[in-house]
Amino acid sequence: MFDTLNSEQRAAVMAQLGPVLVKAGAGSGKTRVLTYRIAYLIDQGASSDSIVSVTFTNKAASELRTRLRDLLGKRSRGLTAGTFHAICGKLLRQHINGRIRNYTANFTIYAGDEQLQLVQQAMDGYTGRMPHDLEAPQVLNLISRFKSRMQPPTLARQMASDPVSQYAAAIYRTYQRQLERSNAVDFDDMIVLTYKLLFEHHDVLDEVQSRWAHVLVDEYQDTDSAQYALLELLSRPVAHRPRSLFAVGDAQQSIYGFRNADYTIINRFTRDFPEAQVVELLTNYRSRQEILDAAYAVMRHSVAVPALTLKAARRSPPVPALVINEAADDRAEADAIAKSIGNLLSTGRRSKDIAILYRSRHMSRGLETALRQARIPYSLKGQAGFYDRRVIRDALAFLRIIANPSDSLSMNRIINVPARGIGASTIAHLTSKAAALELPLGEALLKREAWEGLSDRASQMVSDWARKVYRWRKLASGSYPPEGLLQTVLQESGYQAMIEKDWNDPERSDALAHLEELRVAAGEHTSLVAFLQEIALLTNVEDKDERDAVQLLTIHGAKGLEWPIVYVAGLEEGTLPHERSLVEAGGVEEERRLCYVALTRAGEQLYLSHAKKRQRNQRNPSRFLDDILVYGRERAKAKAF
Ligand SMILES: Nc1ncnc2c1ncn2[C@@H]1O[C@H](COP(=O)(O)OP(=O)(O)OP(=O)(O)O)[C@@H](O)[C@H]1O
Ligand SMILES: [Mg+2]
Repeated sequence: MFDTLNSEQRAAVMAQLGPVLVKAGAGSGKTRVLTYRIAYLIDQGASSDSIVSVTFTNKAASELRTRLRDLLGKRSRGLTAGTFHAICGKLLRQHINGRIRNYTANFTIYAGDEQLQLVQQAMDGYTGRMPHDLEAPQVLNLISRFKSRMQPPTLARQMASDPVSQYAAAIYRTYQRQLERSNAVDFDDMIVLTYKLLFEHHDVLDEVQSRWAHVLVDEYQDTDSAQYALLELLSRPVAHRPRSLFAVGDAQQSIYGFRNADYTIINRFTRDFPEAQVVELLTNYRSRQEILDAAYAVMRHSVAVPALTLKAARRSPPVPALVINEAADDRAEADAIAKSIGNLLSTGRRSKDIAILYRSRHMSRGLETALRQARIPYSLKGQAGFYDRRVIRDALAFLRIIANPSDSLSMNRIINVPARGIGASTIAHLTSKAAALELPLGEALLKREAWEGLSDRASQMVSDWARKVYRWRKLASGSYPPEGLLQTVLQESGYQAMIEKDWNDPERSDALAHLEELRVAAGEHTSLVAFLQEIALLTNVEDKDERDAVQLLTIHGAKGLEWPIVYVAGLEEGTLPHERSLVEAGGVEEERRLCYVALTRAGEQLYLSHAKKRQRNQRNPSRFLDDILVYGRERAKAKAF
């Protein structure tokens, strides 16, 4: 079984028990080495339930489980392979009862909005002086940073030296107390509390350590301090057994700095475990040389992380490795990509061998439309399609109640979004009145009879809302274009303002980009009904078969995966590198590594595309594209000499 490994890979797989670090560039077989290491341990007599392997994304975890099943068949039963959060969640539910404060096994996990609400409450209740201009999402980021460094509120408070950190530490204390009262944890807590559980309860630690004799971690470069502490604890030597920790990673692919991961963690491994065996892999089995050269061309300008050179093991097939395309705008780009994929499919390529990668999630919209028009099956795995996202569904609900007054579901969805004082009891009242009048909610609420029996305040709120809806419907019945209507509705409903308020949170600023993208889509239609109809068709793609479909993913989601043919869309300044990164310390460096990740997903062919206009903004080609072109010319010249 181990004959298919090269000598460095074999050295890593068969290394003596102890800490082992494999550091190597993309496609050099790190994940493969990790799976073979597991097979080797089992071969040497380890039982499968003594092995735990950790990855970062759900997708990577399921990929790892598949590889293990392929390699080991039945013997893979009993192995634990999952994300940090999945593994910690399981441990906590088993052991938290009565051990950590008042937590019980049925604790809830708070994420996103729920966290923001708690932070906001804590901020509202704060009586001291508050630093200027700080909003809940920023404060939450600071809290998350404390947690990723394993600082409890008291320590965070002691270490805080400036007013902002002092304030954040105070909010952190209240936020944490509120979580505990609600028997709830956030994602950071899952790691921190698991650590605490094991560190403070030796019975649990003993049990877990005696079960999991071997700990393996993939994508090690994206580990944060808390996760590292947990790995260190889990893998501690027991009795006569040395520390069995096996880590594989590539500093060039560290792309979770924004979540407090720190690639220097790779150096910490050999510092903390001086007895560690370190293996480097130099051969790449995924990509042909031209693709590796392009990836190197981008990484050689990296300041923080030195570029590694890799040699391709595979020979280049007689098709061009790199195709670069310039499109007039994002729509033309999507059409060009769909057309190019259509050509590939007509020559017999399978659609599952093709992936399209992009920097930001909203960019899938244009691509989805173009693929659908070209009748190319596609799938957005692990990610809701553009039209399934919450902001988009909200925005569409506004349009639907205008186009179709009978659409009660849509009316219910946004009647109180953003909050406009039409609460649940008012809605119940209106609904029963509507039933009595034999009218749909969206029509009944325009009638005075429906307001009878409401408090003055409530009927005021309803009449304000009804007046708006009426006005919008009037606009729509004229020849007002869908795009203008969308704009008006988002403004007048207060929805745009609600989203803008939170612009500095990365998730929320995604929401703004989504709304902008929806406006672009609306601009492609002259009638509201036609626009809504097209979307309905798009969201009802019967072809949900993922086995043979072009894969659409963000670059973050593509880490660790590979396809023979990869399209990277939007290689533009402001797109990749993302405009946010241009003003952040180390921002562009992280984008560079992200670009490296994108390029190294491809085996045979890489299509790089940029548009001169995106969401109606002028865009210049990405500096990374320049890096590739310049390096290509240098090499060509060198050859000519
Ligand atoms: N010795 C080998 N012989 C043949 N194929 C190999 C060998 N080693 C790795 N491969 C193949 O090369 C490809 C890349 O391997 P793998 O995904 O393990 O690399 P990786 O270092 O984990 O990449 P990434 O950094 O992108 O996560 C896979 O298709 C794998 O099966
Ligand atoms: Mg890998």
